[in-house]
Amino acid sequence: MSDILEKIKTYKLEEVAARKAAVPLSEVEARANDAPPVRGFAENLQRAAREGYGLIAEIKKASPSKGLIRSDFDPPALAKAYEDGGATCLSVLTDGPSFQGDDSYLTAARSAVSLPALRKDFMYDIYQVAEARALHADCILIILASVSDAQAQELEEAAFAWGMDVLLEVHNAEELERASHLKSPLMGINNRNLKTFETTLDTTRTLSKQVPVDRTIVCESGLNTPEELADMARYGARCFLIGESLMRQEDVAGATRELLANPARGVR
Ligand SMILES: O=C(O)c1ccccc1NCC(=O)[C@H](O)[C@H](O)COP(=O)(O)O
Repeated sequence: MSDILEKIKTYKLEEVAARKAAVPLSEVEARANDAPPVRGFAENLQRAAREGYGLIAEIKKASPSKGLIRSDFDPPALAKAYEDGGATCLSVLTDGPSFQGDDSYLTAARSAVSLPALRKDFMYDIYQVAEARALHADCILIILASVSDAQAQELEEAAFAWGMDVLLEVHNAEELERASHLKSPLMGINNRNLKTFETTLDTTRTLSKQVPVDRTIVCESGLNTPEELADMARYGARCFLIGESLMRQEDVAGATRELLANPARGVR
């Protein structure tokens, strides 16, 4: 596991233990049962990718690699801008220490739009999965680099039991092989090397060839231009998770619209 994932895992397990002590699982489950119905995250992405591109647009204030990305940070307004620009789904960082995220950003952003939303956080415990639904999430992230196979299966089953979708995230061939034993159709290939923080689209170029044909590739991180999206489409990726390059725009809706304007034809 990379240093950053080790560091995040250490504080996240402490955070989860503190949350469990403060709010019992039964109470989180009661809140999750009262949450509005799930919006189909995977279904929306797959539909959008048939016509053009599926875009998971990320609400991301800061990151370990870049520090503060956007100071003028209003999650509901950003969610609306993404929706106006044609995004398919939202991703909202809820991790505080590394991303300056907050649970409330997820609920507020999702309630401002009709898009499904991913709780973007580092998941280790089914308590966090119930929490995600209680915060109105429609999808959770499982990072194969930071969990065992048994943990990944447990988290995936818990998400499905709540009616949520799961975005599996891999960085290399070994993680991709492990992820292909799970059930989720959404296979995220993260272009960011978590040891160096460098991004290279070569990661998607290489790993896309090994993704089973019944899975939907989601190309994640380091994407900036329509040309890059068209390049990735040639490798079978028609769904994208994009944060920083859109968060740095003054006109977020316009930039999102421009990125999605002329989708290339794909190979899958
Ligand atoms: O963004 C980081 O610096 C980072 C560092 C350590 C772990 C995860 C990290 N990012 C999470 C993500 O997956 C990205 O936020 C997401 O793919 C969007 O990437 P980008 O478009 O490059 O902001």
